[in-house]
Amino acid sequence: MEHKIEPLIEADTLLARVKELGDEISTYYAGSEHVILVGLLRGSVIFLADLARAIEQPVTLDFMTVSSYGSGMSTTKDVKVLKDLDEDIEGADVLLVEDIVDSGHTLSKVLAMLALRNPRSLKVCTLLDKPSGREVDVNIKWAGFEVPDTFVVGYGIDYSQRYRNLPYLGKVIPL
Ligand SMILES: O=P(O)(O)OC[C@H]1O[C@H](OP(=O)(O)OP(=O)(O)O)[C@H](O)[C@@H]1O
Ligand code: HPA
Repeated sequence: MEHKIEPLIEADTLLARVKELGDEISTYYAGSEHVILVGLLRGSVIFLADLARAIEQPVTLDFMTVSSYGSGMSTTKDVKVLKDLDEDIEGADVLLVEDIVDSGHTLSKVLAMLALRNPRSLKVCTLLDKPSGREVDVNIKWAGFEVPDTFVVGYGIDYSQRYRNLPYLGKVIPL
């Protein structure tokens, strides 16, 4: 599809908000023995890399690959696990780090799956929340920004695997 990208959130604004989230998360988990940041590949990688460095206490990192969007702009609702976590999360404080919560299908499936493994706690931090897209309810503890009903890209987030390395957040405008 022919399209162009228009800026939505500047790089500096993203980084300042990530720093704030890091401070809040550090306070919340003060005293925890084991915090695991679980990133959903591939979209969360850039956000997680910045967020992890904004958190004060030691954390471990683990990753999972699930996919629902294929190469298009609409969810299939069929969330497949393509790569599971490497570590056992039993007894740990798990923070699931997402780039965007749109329909909520990805997150709700992943949360249900991880809850069965008996973590001590299981919370969600997403950079972006798109409430207009929501089809299933999900409990989000920290959200960086609310975004409007538009397809967004950049800072890890793709359209057909493109634009992940934009340092800012943009929106896809069909031409
Ligand atoms: O709330 P939802 O409607 O389920 O959408 C959110 C999910 O969609 C995207 O993943 P995608 O399947 O495109 O994989 P990616 O992380 O590799 O970009 C995004 O990274 C979220 O994980
Ligand atoms: O707005 C979006 N952009 C990119 N990927 C997505 N996955 C769900 N919503 C989006």
